[in-house]
Amino acid sequence: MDVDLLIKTLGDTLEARREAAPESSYVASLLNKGEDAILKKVIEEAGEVLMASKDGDKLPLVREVADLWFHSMVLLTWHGLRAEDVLAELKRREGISGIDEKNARPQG
Ligand SMILES: N=c1c2ncn([C@@H]3O[C@H](COP(=O)(O)OP(=O)(O)OP(=O)(O)O)[C@@H](O)[C@H]3O)c2ncn1[C@@H]1O[C@H](COP(=O)(O)O)[C@@H](O)[C@H]1O
Repeated sequence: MDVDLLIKTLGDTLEARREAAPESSYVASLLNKGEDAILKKVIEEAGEVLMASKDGDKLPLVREVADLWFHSMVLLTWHGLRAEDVLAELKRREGISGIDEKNARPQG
């Protein structure tokens, strides 16, 4: 599965969990708990990334970054956004040297 399809498939799964019963899955339960619970997981995973980085072991670092990306995707889903929105923003920044927030962003 290529990266685009993986992102789309996971995004579709996360979106479907918005309608699922909280007891039926981890993501449904987290979305049901709400924004603060999701933000708590994002911060927790960011802390675990920090510790894995300082430990210097590459595999644990990759796993913690995966947890952070995953929980960030859950946060986006809670807001009705998708990972594709973030990818579009990164794509937009490509080629922008010395990003100037005021002038680089599309208005409106
Ligand atoms: N990619 C993931 C994924 N990454 C991490 N996690 C879960 O995130 C949770 C929190 O991770 P932690 O390291 O904090 O573990 P923990 O301390 O045991 O968890 P908590 O007690 O804090 O909840 C764990 O239960 C992991 O299983 C994930 N759960 C689900 N997915 C994907 O999301 C999809 C939907 O998942 P479900 O809603 O569970 O069906 C699945 O198809 C998976 O591909």
